[in-house]
Amino acid sequence: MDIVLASGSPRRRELLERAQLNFTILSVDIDETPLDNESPTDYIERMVATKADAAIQQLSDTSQADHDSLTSPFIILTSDTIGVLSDGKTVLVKPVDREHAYSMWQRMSDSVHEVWTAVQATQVQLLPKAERNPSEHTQCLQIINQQRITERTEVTFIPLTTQMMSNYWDSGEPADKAGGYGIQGLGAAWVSRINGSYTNVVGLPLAQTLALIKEMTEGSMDTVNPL
Ligand SMILES: Cc1cn([C@H]2C[C@H](O)[C@@H](COP(=O)(O)OP(=O)(O)OP(=O)(O)O)O2)c(=O)[nH]c1=O
Repeated sequence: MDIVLASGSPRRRELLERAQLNFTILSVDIDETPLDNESPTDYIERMVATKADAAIQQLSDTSQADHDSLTSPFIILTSDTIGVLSDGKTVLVKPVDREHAYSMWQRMSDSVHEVWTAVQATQVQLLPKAERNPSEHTQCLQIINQQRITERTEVTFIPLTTQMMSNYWDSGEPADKAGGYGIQGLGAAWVSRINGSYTNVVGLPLAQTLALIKEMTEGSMDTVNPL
């Protein structure tokens, strides 16, 4: 079954490539600003659902030829990664600037936070051409199944100094990452231990995502995890 990874994250693409899956990429751009007092669960579930809706809208708006390049039904994968402080309420997203990064890192220093990644698989099918209403773009695609998982990993940071924070921000690595760090990059130096999935921290819990796809495709993905 065809898979569309609706994500602009190079990490997610690289992780899915490791599973030797064939998939296409679709970049979706949504407003990821948390709502006032929005819980981590509500935020992350809203993000993956909104990204899926945006992907369906984009696929519906494209030309007929784009539809024909995908075999119906197909799966749209969306994902979102956040940090959550030990209060269980504070959501850590991508830093808007240096000061925002510092404010997150000061609360993550010498303590444990969690990284949550939600993955939503939305199975859609193309409506028969006779039933499509081009003016109602979302009616080109019909959702036939939707499943979501949220994986959590505990991450322990070492004590951070202002100099460490300044050097890390200047590296440029923090800017596009939840919590302002990349465990797969320079940020690894700040992590003393993790408890849970490593790929989940990077941005896609790979084993769990492959199991989700396999469950949705009813075993037709027997080779999905060749290892
Ligand atoms: C904690 C952590 C996050 N990240 C990244 C994964 C995600 O790409 C990013 C969190 O932002 P997201 O909004 O989840 O993802 P994105 O904006 O990069 O891509 P898209 O919304 O199009 O799917 O942080 C790392 O690369 N390493 C890490 O250690």
